Amino acid sequence: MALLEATHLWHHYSPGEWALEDISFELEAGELIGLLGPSGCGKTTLLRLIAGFERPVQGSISLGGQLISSPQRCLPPERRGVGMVFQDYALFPHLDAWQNASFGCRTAADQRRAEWLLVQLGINELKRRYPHELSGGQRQRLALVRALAPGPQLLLLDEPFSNLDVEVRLRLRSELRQVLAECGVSAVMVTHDPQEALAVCDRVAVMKDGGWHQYASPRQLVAEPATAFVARFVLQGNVLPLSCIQALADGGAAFGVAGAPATPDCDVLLRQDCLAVQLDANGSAKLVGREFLGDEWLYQFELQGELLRLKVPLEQELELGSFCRISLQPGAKALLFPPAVAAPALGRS
Ligand SMILES: Nc1ncnc2c1ncn2[C@@H]1O[C@H](COP(=O)(O)OP(=O)(O)OP(=O)(O)O)[C@@H](O)[C@H]1O
Repeated sequence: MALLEATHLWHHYSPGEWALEDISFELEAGELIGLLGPSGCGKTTLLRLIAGFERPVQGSISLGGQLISSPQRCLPPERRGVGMVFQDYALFPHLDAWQNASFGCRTAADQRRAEWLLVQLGINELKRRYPHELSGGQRQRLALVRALAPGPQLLLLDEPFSNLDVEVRLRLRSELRQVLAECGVSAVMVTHDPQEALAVCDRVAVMKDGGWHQYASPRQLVAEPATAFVARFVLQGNVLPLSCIQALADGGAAFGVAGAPATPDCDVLLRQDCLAVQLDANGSAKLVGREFLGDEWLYQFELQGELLRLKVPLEQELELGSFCRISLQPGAKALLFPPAVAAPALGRS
C-alpha cells in the first residue's frame, strides 16, 4: 500500500480559476518525490493540501491508509504526522537552537532524536545560539532537525535550498537524502530547479498550469519525456517544429523519429548529440547568444525564427552574429510530440 495517495484533487482560491486540476498520484514509503514546475503551476498549493493548510474542492488525500483530506473532512495539520521545512527556515527568533530543535518534541524519544539529529547535521556545538547567530545553511539544518525530531511519517519541503549559495546547497542536498534514509522518512519536495529535482528525487512530478505532465523517475524523464513541455523545461532540450528539422535534414542526413505519428505541425526534440555546427557564410543559422561554461561554449542560434541551444567544444569559438550551417548527424534519433499536447491528467470533470 502506498504511504500517501492523492485521488482526483481539484483546488481553487476563487471559483473558475483552478490552481490544481485533477491531480492523482502515489508516494511509496521511503521515497523522496519532487514537485517541479514553473512559478504559479500549483506546487505550493499541492503541498499545502497535503499539509492540511487548505481543504480540496474535490478529491481526497490518504496518508498511511487514513483519509486526511476531502471536501468533507480535513484533519488539522498538527494531527497528520507531517513535518514541514520552508524556504525561509521559519525558526522562532526568540528561542535558541536547542529550544527550536526540541519545540515539537512530546516524548523523551523525540528529545533523543532531536539530539541525535543535531549531531548528524553537524550543528550540535551551536545549541545555545539564536537563529540570527547562525548562517543560512546552519539555519536550514536546524529547520530540518525541528521538522524531523517529532518523528513524522512524511516531510514536506518547500524550496528548502533556494536561499543558499551553491556550495551549501549541494552539501545540504546530499545530507537531506542521507538523513531521510536514516530516519526512514518519506518526503515531498517542491522545487523549480530541474537539476535539483533530477539529482535528489526518486520520482519527479512535472507540473504546469495546475496539471500533471509526467510523474516518473529522473532516468525515465530524461529517456522518455512525455510532452514537449517536459522536454523543454526539464531537459532544456531543443524542441522545434518538424518543418524546421526537415530543413536541417535536407543537407542529406536521414533522421529517425520515435513517438507520435508525424504530422507537419508536430514538435521534435533533438538531443545535443544529434547536431553539428559549421561556420558557413551561406548558412541559415545565426549565432545570437553565447555563454562561456568553463569547459565548453553554450551557443544560441536563430534558425527560421526558432531558437536552438547547442554546447560545443572550446576550440570552436565563434563570433556573435556569425552565420553557420547546422546539420543533423547521420542516423540522428529524434523524439516527436503531437501538436498542442494535452497533458495526460488534464481535462475538466
Ligand atoms: N492565497 C491565494 N489566493 C489566491 N490565489 C492564490 C493563492 N495562492 C496561490 N494562488 C494562485 O494559485 C496558483 C498556484 O499558486 P502556487 O503558489 O501553488 O504556485 P507555485 O507553483 O508554488 O509557484 P511559485 O513557484 O511561484 O511559488 C497561482 O495562479 C497563484 O496565483
